[in-house]
Amino acid sequence: MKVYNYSDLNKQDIERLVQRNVDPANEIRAVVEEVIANVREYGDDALIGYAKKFDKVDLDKLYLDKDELAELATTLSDDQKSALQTAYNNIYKFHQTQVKAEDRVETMPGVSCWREARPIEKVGLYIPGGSAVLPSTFLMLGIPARIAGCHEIVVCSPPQKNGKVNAFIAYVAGLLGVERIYLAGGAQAIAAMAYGTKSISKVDKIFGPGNQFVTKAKTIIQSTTTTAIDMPAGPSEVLVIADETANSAYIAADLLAQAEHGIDSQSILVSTSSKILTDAIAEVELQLGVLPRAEIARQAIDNSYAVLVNDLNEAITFSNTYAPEHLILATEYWQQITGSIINAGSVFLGNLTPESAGDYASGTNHTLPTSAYARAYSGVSVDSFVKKITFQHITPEGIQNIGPAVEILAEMEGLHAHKNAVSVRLNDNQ
Ligand SMILES: NC(=O)c1ccc[n+]([C@@H]2O[C@H](COP(=O)([O-])OP(=O)(O)OC[C@H]3O[C@@H](n4cnc5c(N)ncnc54)[C@H](O)[C@@H]3O)[C@@H](O)[C@H]2O)c1
Ligand SMILES: N[C@H](CO)Cc1c[nH]c[nH+]1
Ligand SMILES: [Zn+2]
Repeated sequence: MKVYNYSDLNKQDIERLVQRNVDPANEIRAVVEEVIANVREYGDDALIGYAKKFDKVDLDKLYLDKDELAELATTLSDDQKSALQTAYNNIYKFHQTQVKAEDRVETMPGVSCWREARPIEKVGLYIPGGSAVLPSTFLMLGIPARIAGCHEIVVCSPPQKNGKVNAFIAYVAGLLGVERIYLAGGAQAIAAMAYGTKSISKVDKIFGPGNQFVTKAKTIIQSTTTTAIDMPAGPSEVLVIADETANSAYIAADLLAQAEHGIDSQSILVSTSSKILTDAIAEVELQLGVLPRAEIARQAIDNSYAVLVNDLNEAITFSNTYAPEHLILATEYWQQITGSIINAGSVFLGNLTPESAGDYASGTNHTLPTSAYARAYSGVSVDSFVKKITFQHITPEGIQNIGPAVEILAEMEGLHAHKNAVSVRLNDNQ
């Protein structure tokens, strides 16, 4: 892992360091555009072709129904069911708190305004299944969709080698009351949910993380169709801020936890202590030796780096520029710095809060903005699955109060029909 000294870095160096997942020659875009065009033209046939090409599976049918899912789910042990249930309960509990009616406000006597939430009717959930199958992502997307009350939930996940989804995904479908899973992965699944095919309904909004093909497809369909997306949620990232109170073995474990997601994951260490930094890098090498996914993690670690800073303020400044998906504050002094965090998807406080807890079961959502999008986007929540509609009501007293100002404002803009819509009411309600 390469080490930089923050004091030696100029603005351009930092800009270069925080850049990730760029597609300079538009290679990913070219592949994804072709996939999208084929799904638009050939629908289900294209999905079956891509399952063969990318997932190496011959599909005779594009989905698994309720009975097939229930049958697959019978193989789980009691411990596995109980762990999924714990995750379900905690995620549900945390997301349920996000449902709150908003206050009605009387902006002037007789003029009332308020907002009400309505579920997005048709949503599409993408559950990754390439390098690892992620039932936890199904919980993270399905629970807020259910709490919001979305009417139709379309679920796509890449087919596994046996032409099915794995048993854990099937079990989560039962927990969420999802009766069908479409066997489609990658950009083709995103295109199918954005345009619709014979089997798969077009949805209003697509949710879920994925690799660079999935993320690129989401950003393309967002600007070319009427289907919205949650956010660009691509390859996983973690940035660990550590001082002399941190534990180097814990830091290494956290860096590797994200590195094992994929070769394009990033695990960044920013430390005020050169001892902790050196020890943590040595620990990464030790722990890598016993990881089953060591090959993947090794490549991700080689694409990552560490930065030695002078103090925690410099560490936070770098982190805010990087805008990590996950930020771990590996310091006993975390309470002194949380207020300075401006850009991050989700934050893990102190030495005993591993990111894995949030990835699976603390209750917060793990579908989070990557690639610096945490500067502007939030992670998935119940809010992501609703629209907030504004309402206003004006009484006879209210029209007298607000009318004259609106008439003048309409005149200022030269929009006389606007002014008249108020004037006719003022005249009738003197
Ligand atoms: N940001 C988040 O919130 C978050 C959460 C969980 C996972 N993740 C990330 O999700 C990603 C999951 O990636 P994954 O690959 O394991 O699964 P995936 O389901 O995203 O992608 C698998 C699909 O990619 C397509 N594909 C593979 N190679 C291709 C190629 N050469 N050309 C075109 N399409 C191709 C295939 O159709 C395959 O079905 C990881 O990078 C992980 O870090 C992010
Ligand atoms: N770290 C991922 C989000 O970037 C979420 C996840 C799922 N399973 C394990 N981890
Ligand atoms: Zn993870």
